[in-house]
Amino acid sequence: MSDHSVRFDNQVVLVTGAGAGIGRAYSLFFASRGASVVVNDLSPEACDKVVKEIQQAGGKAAAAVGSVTDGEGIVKQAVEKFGTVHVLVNNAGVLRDKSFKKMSDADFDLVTAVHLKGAYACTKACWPIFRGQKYGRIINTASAAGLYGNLGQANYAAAKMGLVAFTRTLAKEGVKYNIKANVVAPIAASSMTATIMPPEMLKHLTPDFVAPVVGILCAPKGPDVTGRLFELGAGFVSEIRWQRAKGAYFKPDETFTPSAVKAKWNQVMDFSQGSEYPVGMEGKDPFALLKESQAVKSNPQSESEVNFRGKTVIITGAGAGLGRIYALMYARLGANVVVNDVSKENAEKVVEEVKQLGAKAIAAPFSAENGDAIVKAAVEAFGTVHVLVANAGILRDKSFQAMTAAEWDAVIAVHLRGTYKRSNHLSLAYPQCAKAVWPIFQNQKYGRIVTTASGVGLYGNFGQANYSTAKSAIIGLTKTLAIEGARYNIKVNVIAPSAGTAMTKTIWPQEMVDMFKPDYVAPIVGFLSSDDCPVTGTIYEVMAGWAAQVRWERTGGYCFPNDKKLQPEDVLAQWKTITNFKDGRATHPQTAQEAQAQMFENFNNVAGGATADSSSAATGAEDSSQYIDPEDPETIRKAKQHKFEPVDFSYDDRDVMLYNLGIGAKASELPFVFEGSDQFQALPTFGVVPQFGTSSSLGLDFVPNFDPAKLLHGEQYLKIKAPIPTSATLINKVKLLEVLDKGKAATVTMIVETIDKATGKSIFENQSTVMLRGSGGFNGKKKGIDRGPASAINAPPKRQPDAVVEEKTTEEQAAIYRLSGDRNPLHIDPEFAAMGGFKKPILHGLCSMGIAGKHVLKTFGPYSDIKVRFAGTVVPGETLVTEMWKEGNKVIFTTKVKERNAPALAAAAVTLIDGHDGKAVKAKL
Ligand SMILES: CCCCCCC[C@@H](O)CC(=O)SCCNC(=O)CCNC(=O)[C@H](O)C(C)(C)COP(=O)(O)OP(=O)(O)OC[C@H]1O[C@@H](n2cnc3c(N)ncnc32)[C@H](O)[C@@H]1OP(=O)(O)O
Repeated sequence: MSDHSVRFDNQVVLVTGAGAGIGRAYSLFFASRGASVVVNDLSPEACDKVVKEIQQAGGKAAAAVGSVTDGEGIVKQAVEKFGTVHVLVNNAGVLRDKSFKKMSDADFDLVTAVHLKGAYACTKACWPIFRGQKYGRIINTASAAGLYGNLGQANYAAAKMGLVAFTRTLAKEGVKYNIKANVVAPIAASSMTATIMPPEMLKHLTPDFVAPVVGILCAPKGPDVTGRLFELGAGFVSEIRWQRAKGAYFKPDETFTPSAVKAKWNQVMDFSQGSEYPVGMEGKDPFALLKESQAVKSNPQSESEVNFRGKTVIITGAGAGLGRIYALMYARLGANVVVNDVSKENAEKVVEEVKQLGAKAIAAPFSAENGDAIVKAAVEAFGTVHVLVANAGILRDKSFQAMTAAEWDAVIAVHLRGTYKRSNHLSLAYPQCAKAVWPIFQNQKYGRIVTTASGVGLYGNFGQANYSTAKSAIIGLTKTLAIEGARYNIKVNVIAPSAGTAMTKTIWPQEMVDMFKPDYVAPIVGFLSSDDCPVTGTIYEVMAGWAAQVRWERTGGYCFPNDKKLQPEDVLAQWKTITNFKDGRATHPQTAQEAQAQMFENFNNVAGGATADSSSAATGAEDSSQYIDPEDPETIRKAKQHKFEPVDFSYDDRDVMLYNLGIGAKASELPFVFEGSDQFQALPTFGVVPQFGTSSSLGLDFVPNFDPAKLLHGEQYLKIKAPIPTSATLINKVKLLEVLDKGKAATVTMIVETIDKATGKSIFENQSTVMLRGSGGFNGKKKGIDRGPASAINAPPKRQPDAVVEEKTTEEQAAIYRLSGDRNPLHIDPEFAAMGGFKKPILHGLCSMGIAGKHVLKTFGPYSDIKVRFAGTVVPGETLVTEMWKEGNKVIFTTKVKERNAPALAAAAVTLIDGHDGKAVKAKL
């Protein structure tokens, strides 16, 4: 489309976290469509860069430097610059990935502070302006990690899911004032992926596929949608919503037990008997539900009784309401019950009731914040814990306009962090009790957790911005815990209950409080926390004797070409398809991998006949990073078996010459630098080039504390199986070989087989090991397998070397070498190198290997394989000295840096090809 009907003239758009990546893309997009853009970032330099970029392109922009948690400060700057704000894009985010076991309070708090409190604070500051001018558009940013949970991202998943219900509440409260709020869950290339994925892969995931969609959601002439959620990336755009099963009804009497739930569980789960798509709390009439369940004739019990004999159960907030009824239910079923409540009196009262039922119980009268104390009391009394029911909660309902920061914090803190006391307003969210039982559950390889969300957390609700956000966040947290707990037989599920309690008393009439007894919820919790529980990471709405599973439903979406710049007008034109749930193409993704598969498939959706280069590699790469848990031999085993899609790599004589120059070929060495030479050839180590994008595309963020700046190439093995063509199209097949825990560092090894597409013949095999500094200590396997020559120690003999070659690298060595495909900023960008702990950018390991390999070639002739360990870093400009020892058909060598007498390559050797020697090579040059 050529007419640009989507315009933002005279509008002010505030984008948070806009100094780079997706935020920058939003800013450029809005500016290109006439908006005055306020670029927020923590870094003044990053802000200025984007502002200048916009201004140089003729657009209007200004910086608003500051943390998003100071929303007022940022919005004040925006208003000072441009008078008002019309559109707020809450985009700022941070990551602190850790397994739940190792996650610190600080990791959790920081992530929830930036995402939740940040979005809250900026929205809160814009809200009166939007209301005043009767116009406002808000975009919040969720993520697949939040919608489906993700390994190592309990904090991020909670925060991201929290924003879904936050948006829905804002949408409801904004209707009267023409304020629309929507939420997107995008996947796009970021500065982090840039360091481990080759650029040709990143282009498939450019944020330019996200910005136009956000654009039309905010456009004055955009579709009339609010409170909606969109999942998108790589040109695939879809809408996603909650789908609720018809569910099962249980007669609300004393026969409504966990055993009755077991007998009818299939009905609770079943979507084939019809389903609903609620968008608000008004969707279900509780009185009608109760009527239906009362009409049920009887509750058949399962053949084997669900019981808790010998089990210890902690219930938080059990001094009254739902928690108390849970306590009594567990008591009847034989459990030892730990009654937590802030009120000592209430806790002790319930303990007495439990004891009267013949069960053992103790009171744990602490704030739910004090998870350690609660769990300690449980262990002291009963030896261990098997079940945690996280139930404590409070309400502080207020319209968003009137809500104070303290009210926001208090509700989020109690539900997520489990605390009444936290004074630091940034310390928002942390599930203390789950955290405290987690190591026990892992050690005993058994645990059940039932967390408590709410319909409000699913659908949002007027006057409950804080509560809905907290409850929604619990869903993201639960799903992540379910994923992390899977291999320890820890099952974690979440219920969204409604019942008459002291809490609902503040908002329900007494008649309702009396009718909707907590007893009509408890048996579901009982079944979900039992040995018999067949599910994990699932969600149920429960009330009045009715229970129904809730899951995601996603439209078939629209696939825009992956090789064409997406325009908002294109998105508008396909809006009906994007949002069509009824065309028979809707899916029900349950994991981030499933959800993202459709986006990665879209890499191949090309309009302009472009080659499928590396497209499918990305599919594999992302895929793998999602499901490998380095602490878990099982996920590593599965990942090793995972078949990644093969990736094409085409090159010609220009690439060969550029590579040869990158490893120091001289202008006088015509066979290496002149395609017209009748001896024109690639230096043998060129064999690492075609596969590089493939092996380095394997996402590494599954490794704990992964930091791209701390990645170093550790070892490389290359087998050359056939003469190297000077131009060809090759196919690379990658596999993960090994993840090792080296104490401080982790190592990851992958193998790539490279095949000539024309002949089908295997040409190269590469085995690459990367060292991830600071990522070790995760209790993983320490020693690697014997990979033959690929892992040989190759210690040099004691005698003097048989030959020595010295070569000074140039200051530009890395700058040239990187053009052969490894654009890791570590080798060119001083700032990035500094993050990795280096004074200057360092030389590529493969460049040093190429130079040393050239020394061996020139001295002893061609070889069929080469293996090196990168033993120390090299700075461009330093002199490399290669010492060589011929041992039979092997040449063992080491390479050191002359100026510092420091090792560069060790444990290195080649296998010479029979009948050749270096003389022939020398004669050619
Ligand atoms: C193509 C595929 C994708 C590749 C992507 C690559 C992207 C590139 O852009 C990145 C680069 O090119 S980085 C530049 C090249 N590499 C380097 O400069 C690394 C130099 N080496 C070092 O600094 C240290 O040896 C260092 C830091 C690596 C290790 O030093 P220490 O921590 O002192 O190690 P040490 O205590 O001696 O040993 C601990 C355990 O680790 C093993 N180990 C040591 N060096 C290794 C290495 N280089 N590779 C693999 N394993 C290594 C040791 O054997 C030891 O294990 P164990 O405890 O089992 O004995």
